[in-house]
Amino acid sequence: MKTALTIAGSDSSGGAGIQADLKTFSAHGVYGMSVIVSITAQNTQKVVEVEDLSPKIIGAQLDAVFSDIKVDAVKIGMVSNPGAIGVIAEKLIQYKPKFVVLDPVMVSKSGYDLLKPEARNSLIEKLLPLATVVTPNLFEAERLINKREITTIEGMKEAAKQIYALGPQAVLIKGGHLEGDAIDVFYDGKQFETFEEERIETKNTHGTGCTLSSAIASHLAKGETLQEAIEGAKKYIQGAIRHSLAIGRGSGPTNHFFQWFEK
Ligand SMILES: Nc1ncnc2c1ncn2[C@@H]1O[C@H](COP(=O)(O)OP(=O)(O)OP(=O)(O)O)[C@@H](O)[C@H]1O
Ligand SMILES: Cc1ncc(CO)c(N)n1
Repeated sequence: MKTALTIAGSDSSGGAGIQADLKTFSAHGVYGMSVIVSITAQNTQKVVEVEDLSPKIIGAQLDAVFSDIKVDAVKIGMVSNPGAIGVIAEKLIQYKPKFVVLDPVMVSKSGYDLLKPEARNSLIEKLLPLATVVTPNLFEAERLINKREITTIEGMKEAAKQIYALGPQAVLIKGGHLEGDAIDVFYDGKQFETFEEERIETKNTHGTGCTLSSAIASHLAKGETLQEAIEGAKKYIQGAIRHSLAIGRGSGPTNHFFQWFEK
């Protein structure tokens, strides 16, 4: 069985973060593992509190996994602070996993800062160059390159080029927050590609970004090319949103196991 490791934050409500990642790996038939960076007390309405784990225990989790198990792909989500980012970068340089999908999580849908503002530069300097692909949403793309208001596909393409120049092997800017269809723009230094699905009208989109990036990691773990992996992941998130769950009073989670209910 292929394996994937998520390095991210825990979401107590189960729809985003580590929990979404492990569900996504399982839904793809990939064996999931987790390194917890931070614990959030969170539900579908808000993030109540966040407690970061120490760089020491983050490093120890990474050593425990990599010293024993072959990791076919890594997904990075909420990394929270410069100390955490430092040890994650150091261990990835040491263990050299083949694929690293970096979701540069910054702010929750409910508006809470999941990446401390002072950690933005560490993320750019230390993690972006290690990424096989980085998957910012529009807001995160703007923050990575200090650009204001990306509102068009052309704007997304320009931003993808600028983010590519920061060192990742490829960039996928997610257009989930634009009007109209859900169009994501890919750039790998050679060519642009767009991945498009029809927009689904629902408020239940908690954890869509986490789910997409761990689906990409799952497909990469199984040996697909990056473009194939993104295509497969985009179809998966579409299904998971189409069957999303009205759980909780706020923005409910996607349905990671929608394929079980589709027949
Ligand atoms: N209503 C929707 N209908 C269809 N696809 C959507 C919808 N909303 C988002 N998507 C798709 O879901 C994926 C995640 O995009 P989104 O922009 O929501 O990520 P995000 O903001 O990082 O999510 P998160 O809240 O988890 O951080 C993208 O492929 C996007 O195009
Ligand atoms: C722990 C965690 N990671 C990522 C997200 C994405 O917004 C979230 N809400 N919570």
